[in-house]
Amino acid sequence: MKLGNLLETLHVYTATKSIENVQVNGIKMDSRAVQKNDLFICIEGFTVDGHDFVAQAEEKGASAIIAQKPIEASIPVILVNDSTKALAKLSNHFYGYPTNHLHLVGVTGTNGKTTTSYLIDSIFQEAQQTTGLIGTIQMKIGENTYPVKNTTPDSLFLQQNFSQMVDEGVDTAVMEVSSHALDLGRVHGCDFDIAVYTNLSQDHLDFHKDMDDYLRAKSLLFSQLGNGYHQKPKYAVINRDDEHSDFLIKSTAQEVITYGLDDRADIVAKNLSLTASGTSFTLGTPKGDIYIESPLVGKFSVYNMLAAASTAWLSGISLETIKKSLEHTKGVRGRFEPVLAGQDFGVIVDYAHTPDSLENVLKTVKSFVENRIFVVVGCGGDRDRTKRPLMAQVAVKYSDHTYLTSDNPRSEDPKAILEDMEKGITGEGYTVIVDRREAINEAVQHATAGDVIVIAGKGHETYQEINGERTHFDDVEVAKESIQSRY
Ligand SMILES: CC(=O)N[C@H]1[C@@H](OP(=O)(O)OP(=O)(O)OC[C@H]2O[C@@H](n3ccc(=O)[nH]c3=O)[C@H](O)[C@@H]2O)O[C@H](CO)[C@@H](O)[C@@H]1O[C@H](C)C(=O)N[C@@H](C)C(=O)N[C@H](CCC(=O)O)C(=O)O
Ligand SMILES: Nc1ncnc2c1ncn2[C@@H]1O[C@H](COP(=O)(O)OP(=O)(O)OP(=O)(O)O)[C@@H](O)[C@H]1O
Ligand SMILES: N[C@H](CCC[C@H](N)C(=O)O)C(=O)O
Ligand SMILES: [Mg+2]
Repeated sequence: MKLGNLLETLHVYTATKSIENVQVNGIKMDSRAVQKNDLFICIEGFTVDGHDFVAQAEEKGASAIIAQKPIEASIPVILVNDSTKALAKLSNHFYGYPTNHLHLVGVTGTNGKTTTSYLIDSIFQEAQQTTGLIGTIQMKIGENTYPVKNTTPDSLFLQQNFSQMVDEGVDTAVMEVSSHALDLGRVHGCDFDIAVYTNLSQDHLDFHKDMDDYLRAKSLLFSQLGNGYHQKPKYAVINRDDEHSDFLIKSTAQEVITYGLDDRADIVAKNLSLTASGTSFTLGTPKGDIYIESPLVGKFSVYNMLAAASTAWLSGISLETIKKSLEHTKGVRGRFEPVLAGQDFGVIVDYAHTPDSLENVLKTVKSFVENRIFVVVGCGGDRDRTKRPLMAQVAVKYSDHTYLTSDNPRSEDPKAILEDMEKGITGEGYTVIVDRREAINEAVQHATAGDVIVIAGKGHETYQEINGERTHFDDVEVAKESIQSRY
């Protein structure tokens, strides 16, 4: 593509040199990845400033640079007001506006995004569609999976991969939309057809100023939905039982469909029954009801199923197909995942890493446990410090014994994180064991018939990051080894 054609999508810019006949073979935001005739876009990051890598981009053969402040270069430099916005616009234009050709579903909220996205993906697959998915665990395009660095990657990655999805015949793409992504413009230009809200509770207060700022970031998915009116309808799917639902309903110009546990909502779960082996309820919609028996455990899972069912229903998928998918789901890796190694007590690995998710999971276990509850939990380093005492408090409140241990301490001192956690606890009922393997082992050695051990915080993760270094660590694997050492 010619640079001149690509720049048609921007209205305000100045070029330091003639751009006539400048060729753009690709777009890069990382100088290390630049190849001949790529356009390099300088982004001011949290760690370094992309404007400092122009020389490397040039050396590697970039044909032009997009910058938001003056820089020296022998190739054309296009000065824009905001290079992050330019990245989103140019990527979209370069890849031919791929989300216009996909049925795109975005899921936001503090907890339940990954689970809900997987449920949505499964229902669309059950409806014989080819699907794409982008989220915390991985990216999927049809049958293939790819690793991702962020829950919601940057706009260049997104547009490039949406384009790949279009090429591979994907009908529906579902993605998690984090508050970071909304705040940092990673989803600018994504033409969502359905925006889903799960819930809001404390997390990420290292990044967002306060809870109001966090809610404002989440609301961007709804205020940006549609960006005007389209022939094809756009919908916001909102949890009616969440205290912020009114705010989010008012944030969008599009039609809102609510879900919840009572008649205030449009899509409801009636006659709910929760057991240790699953849930059953009647899914009520404005166009009829259907009875569902799912292996997913806990009231929070019903909310995730309602969000997924509402999305599918709005997309024209039959209630029978929705039922079939929800009844056959295997659940999601690291979300309330049972560890089965022949033991006579329960072990559950779960990704709860916020006070609210931990409370939901522990309340659920408490409702069916026959004997005691043990919790193994830690908190991540370089992340919201204020959630540490709250998570410890929740763990001790719902358990018979808590093992406070390390999650991913990252650059922080593991002991200092545990001290922060301990500040939330008055009294006893817990032990501090810095080494996660030892903590899991301790819990396993103490468990007897009918007990349940909840190993929280790391879910699907297959690494532990200590002192900035990642080593292999998998809670399920470690728990199995501990159990096997007992028998
Ligand atoms: C705080 C934050 O969001 N950081 C994101 C940000 O990194 P950064 O600002 O540090 O980037 P940087 O290293 O300063 O680089 C700036 C620019 O210089 C470029 N560069 C850099 C080095 C070089 O040699 N040459 C070069 O050109 C980089 O490619 C980049 O364009 O931009 C990167 C590229 O898009 C992201 O991968 C990175 O996410 C990091 C890994 C991260 O941990 N983010 C977390 C906080 C996050 O975003 N989490 C949310 C949700 C979590 C949840 O829901 O619970 C998520 O969506 O993942
Ligand atoms: N609807 C829900 N409400 C509250 N807690 C939930 C809900 N769904 C799942 N959880 C809990 O939150 C944990 C994380 O779930 P999930 O990975 O689906 O959320 P997420 O929003 O994608 O999280 P992240 O922001 O880390 O990507 C689960 O392991 C479970 O403990
Ligand atoms: N997406 C979340 C995941 C936290 C998972 C937990 N294991 C941790 O490392 O803190 C975050 O980056 O804050
Ligand atoms: Mg997630």
